[in-house]
Amino acid sequence: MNKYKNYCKNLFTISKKSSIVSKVLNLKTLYERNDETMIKVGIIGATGYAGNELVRLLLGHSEAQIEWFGSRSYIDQKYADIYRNVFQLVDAKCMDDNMEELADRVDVIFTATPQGLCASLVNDKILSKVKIVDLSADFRLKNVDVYEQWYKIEHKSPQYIDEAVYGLCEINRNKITKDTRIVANPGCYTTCSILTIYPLVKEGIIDPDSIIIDAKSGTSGAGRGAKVANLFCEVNESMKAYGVGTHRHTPEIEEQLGYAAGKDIKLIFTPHLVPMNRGILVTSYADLKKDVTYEDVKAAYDKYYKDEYFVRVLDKDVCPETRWVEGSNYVDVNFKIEPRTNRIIMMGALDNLVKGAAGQAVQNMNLLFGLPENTGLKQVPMFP
Ligand SMILES: NC(=O)C1=CN([C@@H]2O[C@H](COP(=O)(O)OP(=O)(O)OC[C@H]3O[C@@H](n4cnc5c(N)ncnc54)[C@H](OP(=O)(O)O)[C@@H]3O)[C@@H](O)[C@H]2O)C=CC1
Ligand SMILES: CC(=O)N[C@@H](CCC(=O)OP(=O)(O)O)C(=O)O
Repeated sequence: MNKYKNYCKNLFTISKKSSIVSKVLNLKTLYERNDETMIKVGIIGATGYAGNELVRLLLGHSEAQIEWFGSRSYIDQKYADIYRNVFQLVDAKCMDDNMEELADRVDVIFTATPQGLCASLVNDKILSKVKIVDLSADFRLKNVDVYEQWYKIEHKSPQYIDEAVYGLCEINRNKITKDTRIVANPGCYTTCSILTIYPLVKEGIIDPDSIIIDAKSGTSGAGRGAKVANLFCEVNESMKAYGVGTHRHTPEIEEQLGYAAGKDIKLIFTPHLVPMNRGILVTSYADLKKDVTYEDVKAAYDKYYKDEYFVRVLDKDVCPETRWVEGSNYVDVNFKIEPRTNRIIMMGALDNLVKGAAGQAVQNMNLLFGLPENTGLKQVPMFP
């Protein structure tokens, strides 16, 4: 971490010349902090896309330092040789994904690994020492049968499902406390879909059983692992639906919107792969249950999101676009009433690797450790 500290020190020197930079990055605090007071972080799966995004965000976090860059395939290789975006910022080598050893060395473990891995590693001893923020789906669904049916794998730790908190901070923040041991970080499509639709279900404005979600994702959503379907020529200049009628995010969205509706619901969710690196765009449709005006619906969104730092309800008739949230933890949402069909169109956009994965995971870590929720997450979206 010495290079990282030098990096911070250099940034601090630069920042003295600019009070604005200093204020935004809070570098003075960063430089002066004693290591013992920092949150020590381990990342299992640091070499994946979500893992690398965690590294990027945590390097700019004033209260956390990464102790463990976990990997399966790159053990003993320098992390910065794999991801050169952190060249000269990270000196560390990748380490074996050993959760038992890691639990003795850190305060929080992020598991940015394939479905099933976190559930296969976690145990009572580990949970007595460390908090887990799992970016996979292992602890998102409360019914283990539903998990096994949609994921087609056996759940190895069903005993922890009940206590895991679904970490959609804007809705569940009161449940994410210093006593929480496992946070199930929501998925990218699900975060965008739920936040886009939630206020209108909660307020009884739409019929929740009529919801149809049409979602698009950039290819980083599929991870870094080599797959023919994700090769440049397979993805570029083309778009396709996939997982039609069978996508594993369907029950996750149904469960969470079902809590908002106060009953079980069924909906249609169709994801699409589009030729861009990052971004989720959700366009969803539902039947209106009552006569509403623009102002009524806007008031419903404002009721839930007016004070939310990361949810931006756009101005009338402005449609969310992935480019305006890229690299940030923001979710942009908006809606349009369609009086001819008595339906409403609800739209949302986020960056799948930030609010859809690593950013939300850091937001959850902030809540677990009693920090302001936006600590380390104030990045302005980048454009172009
Ligand atoms: N990509 C995205 O937009 C989002 C991803 N997620 C979730 O985050 C998790 C990671 O996704 P993503 O980063 O895209 O995936 P990647 O395929 O890019 O990365 C997977 C990571 O897991 C490690 N890994 C794979 N298999 C094993 C294993 N058997 N044991 C230990 N480590 C293993 C890999 O290590 P190595 O490379 O060293 O082999 C790699 O670091 C998934 O659960 C995904 O569903 C959630 C929201 C959005
Ligand atoms: C484009 C693409 O393949 N996206 C992935 C979803 C992203 C992801 O990793 O899933 P979670 O958000 O549940 O963790 C998929 O469809 O399975």
